[in-house]
Amino acid sequence: MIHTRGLTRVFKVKKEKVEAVRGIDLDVETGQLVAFLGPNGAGKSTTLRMLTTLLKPTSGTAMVAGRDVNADPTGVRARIGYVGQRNSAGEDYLVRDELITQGRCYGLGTRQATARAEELLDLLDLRPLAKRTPATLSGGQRRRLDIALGLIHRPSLLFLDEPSTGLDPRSRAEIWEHILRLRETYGTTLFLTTHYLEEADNMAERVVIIDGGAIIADGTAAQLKNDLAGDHITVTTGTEAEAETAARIGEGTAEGTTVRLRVANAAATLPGYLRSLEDSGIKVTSAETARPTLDDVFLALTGRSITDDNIPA
Ligand SMILES: Nc1ncnc2c1ncn2[C@@H]1O[C@H](COP(=O)(O)OP(=O)(O)OP(=O)(O)O)[C@@H](O)[C@H]1O
Repeated sequence: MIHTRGLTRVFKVKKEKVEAVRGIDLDVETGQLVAFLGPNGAGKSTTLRMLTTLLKPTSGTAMVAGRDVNADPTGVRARIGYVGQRNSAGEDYLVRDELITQGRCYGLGTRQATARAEELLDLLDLRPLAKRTPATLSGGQRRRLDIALGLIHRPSLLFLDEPSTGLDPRSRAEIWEHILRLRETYGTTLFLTTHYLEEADNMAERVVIIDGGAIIADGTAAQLKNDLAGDHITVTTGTEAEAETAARIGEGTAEGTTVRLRVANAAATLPGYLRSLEDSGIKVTSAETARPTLDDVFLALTGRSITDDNIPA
């Protein structure tokens, strides 16, 4: 569904070159749900804009929904949907009319556009709002309308740029419910960017991490966490001196009386580690294990937290 080779975009700012995307090779198969993650300025939007034909690549190739973004951008656009960060509905039409009008813009006949609008009103739970104008909708309702608009021409591939950003937790959960329902109903391939690592972790079957314009990790969240981050053990000791010895024994780090270790399997490692500490006369006051997060993956790869310079909480 998406196949890129050496996809590159360089911006010229005055006399300087900004290499926003550096030779990306990416293959996304039909029906996949891919989360595209990276810190601010990593190159997510630039990649998305090239894949959706909004921006020309400097070099490299991209086949999207079976069409070449360079040779046939119109063909790509007819086959994909794009839900950007800004609202795509005007303010004046009623929700149902906006759907029908945009369907007509894609070349659907009135009857087809109306039938499709009715279908999407149900799929995105917009029916109770059909006679309202977009200006009167809440953030979450508006985002649902944007997704419906992105689907009006039955694209087989939908790009979503930060679909849940700026929404309260309940609306975020609702948007995800709809995204998953959409996939179940139509088998749509979904490629989305998000700042919310836990959403990518829980919802996407594949996570692609970009940093400095290059893909640095690609796999299921579980694979990435197992292969790159490992589990954590945190132990608290009675004194700082004990913590330092405990850190040495476990090849971890000590901070005050807290000792942190990174291990492949915390549940299996912890009992033996605690025994070694006891044998060395170290008093442990608490011990806990934790599974890694996608941020731990990013940290392991780059030495930085993905959220260091990111916005939302
Ligand atoms: N039109 C432009 N002119 C010059 N530089 C640009 C332009 N668009 C993007 N860049 C630069 O390219 C790099 C990648 O930007 P991009 O917007 O793709 O990142 P991003 O991962 O989407 O970040 P964010 O999460 O903040 O949206 C950044 O260094 C950015 O400053």
